Amino acid sequence: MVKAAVLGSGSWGTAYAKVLADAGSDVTMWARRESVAKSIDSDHENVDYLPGTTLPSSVRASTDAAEALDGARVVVLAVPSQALRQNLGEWTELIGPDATLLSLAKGIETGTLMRMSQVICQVTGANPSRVGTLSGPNLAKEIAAEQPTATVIACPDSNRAIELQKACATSYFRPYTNSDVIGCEIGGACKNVIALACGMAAGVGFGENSVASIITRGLAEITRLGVALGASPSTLAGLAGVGDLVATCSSPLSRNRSFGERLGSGGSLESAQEAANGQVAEGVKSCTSIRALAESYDVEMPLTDAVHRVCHEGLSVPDAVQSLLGRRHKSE
Ligand SMILES: NC(=O)c1ccc[n+]([C@@H]2O[C@H](COP(=O)([O-])OP(=O)(O)OC[C@H]3O[C@@H](n4cnc5c(N)ncnc54)[C@H](O)[C@@H]3O)[C@@H](O)[C@H]2O)c1
Ligand SMILES: O=P(O)(O)OC[C@H](O)CO
Repeated sequence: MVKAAVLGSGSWGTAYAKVLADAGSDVTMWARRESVAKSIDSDHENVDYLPGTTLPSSVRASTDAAEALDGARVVVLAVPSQALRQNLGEWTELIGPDATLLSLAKGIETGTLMRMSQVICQVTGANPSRVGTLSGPNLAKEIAAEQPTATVIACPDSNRAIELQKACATSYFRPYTNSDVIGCEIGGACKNVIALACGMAAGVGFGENSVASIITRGLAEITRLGVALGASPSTLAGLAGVGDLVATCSSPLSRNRSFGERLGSGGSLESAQEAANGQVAEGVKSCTSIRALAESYDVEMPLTDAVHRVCHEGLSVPDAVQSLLGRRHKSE
């Protein structure tokens, strides 16, 4: 039985802790707030982030990271991207020297423009072979309801990838291994921005043609960036690319798509943030870092640029649409 620590008790950390426990792993979660840890530990439910899901009684929780990390062979990092560096600084000393670190976050750090695995290696000093990422069409609520899905676990060390795969494989959750960490991380971070764009289109009142066009052209720009950074195009054509992009861009459960929809229907950034109710829509910050990353590699990402300008430069959604459609005509 693998001993796992899940650091972060939001909706995905909680749903993934259930998956690990259902797969037979021994799981302790870390929560920032006492009330959340208590609700998981005593009532087997995360009332704040995943209400209505009964967690296996084997899932324990604490606000003490040392308790969660004690003896953990697998350390799952489930806090939002922009909070990872600061938290990791506090956890590094408590992480076992040979533990495998698995990132669940889908974002690019602002300022440094680093992917999460790079942040993890830099802060903890871990060799990249110990660091993996999990990404795919994985809406937490559907997984908590045990609806079947697949995912990708990417790690440069294939033995560790297989260990991580075994630790979370259940009758409803099917993990595939991969060695392309860059592709999985770029797919996961960038699709949130494209989901914001799809939400904006839906919020304005556009239908499926518009959304399908954004998904498809979104995939083209994600693939351009991924390949420039060294990713394999086949990763972006797989679960961590197309799979996640389609799920996130199409589902009303996606916080990014919903956020975009609020902006598209005329809401302000502040009102959309308020409606998100403390839940993270990673694309809102990552659109800026992804845009800067793309610029530094001379990669064109017009949709990402438009989302950044709507979110952070006051461009209206109708004006963003006009500027996208007014671009020079070219071949596909
Ligand atoms: N929810 C999903 O369906 C889903 C699926 C796949 C991946 N993800 C990714 O997983 C990551 C976590 O998302 P989530 O859905 O669990 O988020 P969430 O908004 O549901 O919860 C965020 C959690 O992080 C904690 N948190 C927020 N700021 C923090 C800080 N500064 N320090 C420590 N903890 C902090 C919150 O208290 C909460 O426990 C994100 O990168 C997201 O993109 C989410
Ligand atoms: O709710 P979102 O928009 O953060 O998306 C959730 C997951 O990343 C889907 O795989």
